[in-house]
Amino acid sequence: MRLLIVGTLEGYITAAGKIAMKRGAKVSHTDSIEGALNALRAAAGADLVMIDVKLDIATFIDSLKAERITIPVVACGIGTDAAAAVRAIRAGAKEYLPLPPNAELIAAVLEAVAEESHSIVCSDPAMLATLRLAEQVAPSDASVMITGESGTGKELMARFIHRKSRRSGESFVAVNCAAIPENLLESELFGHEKGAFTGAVARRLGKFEEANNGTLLLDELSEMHPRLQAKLLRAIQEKEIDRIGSSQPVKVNVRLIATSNRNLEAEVSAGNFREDLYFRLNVFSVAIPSLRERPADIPMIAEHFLKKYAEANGLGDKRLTDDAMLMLQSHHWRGNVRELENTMHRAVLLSRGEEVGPEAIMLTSKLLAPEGSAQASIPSDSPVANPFAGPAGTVPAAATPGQPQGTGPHGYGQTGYGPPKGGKPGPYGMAANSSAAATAAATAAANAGATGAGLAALIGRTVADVERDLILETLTHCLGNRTHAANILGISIRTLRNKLKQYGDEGRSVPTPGNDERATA
Ligand SMILES: Nc1ncnc2c1ncn2[C@@H]1O[C@H](COP(=O)(O)OP(=O)(O)OP(=O)(O)O)[C@@H](O)[C@H]1O
Repeated sequence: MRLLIVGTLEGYITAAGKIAMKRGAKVSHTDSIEGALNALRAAAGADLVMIDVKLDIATFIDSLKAERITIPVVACGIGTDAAAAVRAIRAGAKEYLPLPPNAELIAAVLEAVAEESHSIVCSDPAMLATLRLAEQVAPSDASVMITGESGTGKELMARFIHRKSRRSGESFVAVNCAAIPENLLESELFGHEKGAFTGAVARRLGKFEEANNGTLLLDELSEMHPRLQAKLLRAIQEKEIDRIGSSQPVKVNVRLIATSNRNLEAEVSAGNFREDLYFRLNVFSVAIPSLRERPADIPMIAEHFLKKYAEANGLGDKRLTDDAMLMLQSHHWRGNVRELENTMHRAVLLSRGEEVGPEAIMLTSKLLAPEGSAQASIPSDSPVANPFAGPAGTVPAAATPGQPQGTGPHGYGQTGYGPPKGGKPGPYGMAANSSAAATAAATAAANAGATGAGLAALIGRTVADVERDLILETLTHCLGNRTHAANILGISIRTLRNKLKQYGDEGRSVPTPGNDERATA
């Protein structure tokens, strides 16, 4: 959680900042509205703005809207000045916090913002039962293993467990074991001393120390090299870590959550994963059902992303037609929630008016169709036809799928799970109406016919072969930019990196990362 304080807060900046920092927030400060806008423009990053009520909040919020920066704003002023509070709320502030700052109030606001950006939207009994189990497990310090297919919400679930735990006031730190090369992962996890290796110009603390007293998520743990598995096991058993280049162990108190989309038991049997580490981490296991196994979640999640991306793109209210909803419900969601999220993002950008109909629903299978297929019917000025087009086709960075920036003004007070505030399961039965069924069937038939010729050319090739060509071609098309390529392919950046690593290991030539990604690729 990153908090940006704007103004002097009547001299209470230090007190407010300290309270927020104690709750795990990273706090930055600027005196003026222009300073705040500059910081947000420069992607300095913030999840919440706390602004002095004496500043021109209306101008600030108007500027945010004009520049499509979506971030909740909370006003602060001395005492319970009702007139100032009303002015601030009318100007668009989410809340009014009286000064001097009250620790509980600030904590509640921070918690609400954190929940809002990582809330689990669901109504299906299968997912509700999983959440109940996670909530039961959360208060203990036991390690948790979260399993589920790619994009089912494993990281969201880890954050949920942290929020519901006794450590919720402390840091939640996530490390993606698959995205970091093995030689860097050790230093990322355990830190290093100055001079420990070439390039270690200063001491750096690792994620274990960063998460001290809090929760450490080891995402995609199955990808960890056996040598590091041994070091991790020692850290868990001894509750201490050794920074690289140091002979002084450091005590750490960390609750571990691990995720894997591979079958770890099978990895243990195959000798790829240490059995002792598996049992250490798998004290509790939470298995997230795939979207296919919880169809009742589809309408609610679809509406959630529709609202989110309409807001993020400043496009006003949008509403899914029954036909469009039926189409979503009939689709086989291979890419799970992430695929549904990307589909809704595209739908928001493609739809012209308030209604989002079937013509705006570009399912991934359709997007991957070869030339001459239904894909060719996408208007040439549409953002999907050319995702990197100029202003009209620009997908703002703030709204990149999988990397939401800001939290969108949904209002506080949303619970960790269950319907979002004001949300309700949509009235979209499979037998909604015959015209909807006919539209969906016609669309499916059109797609099948249109892609027939292209598909014939693929016969005789293996799925892995075609997949590799598709991935490498898309990456070349995106000038090596992993983020754009993953978005177009409808897969996570992590999955893309794993695939690219595999192709590299097989001796294939893999396009180098785009300029903006070199640091992280
Ligand atoms: N129930 C849900 N409600 C709202 N958003 C969700 C839900 N489940 C998943 N998402 C969204 O889907 C995307 C994927 O979620 P997440 O990263 O938690 O999945 P994952 O299983 O960890 O993915 P991977 O297997 O790639 O690591 C995120 O943008 C997340 O916010």
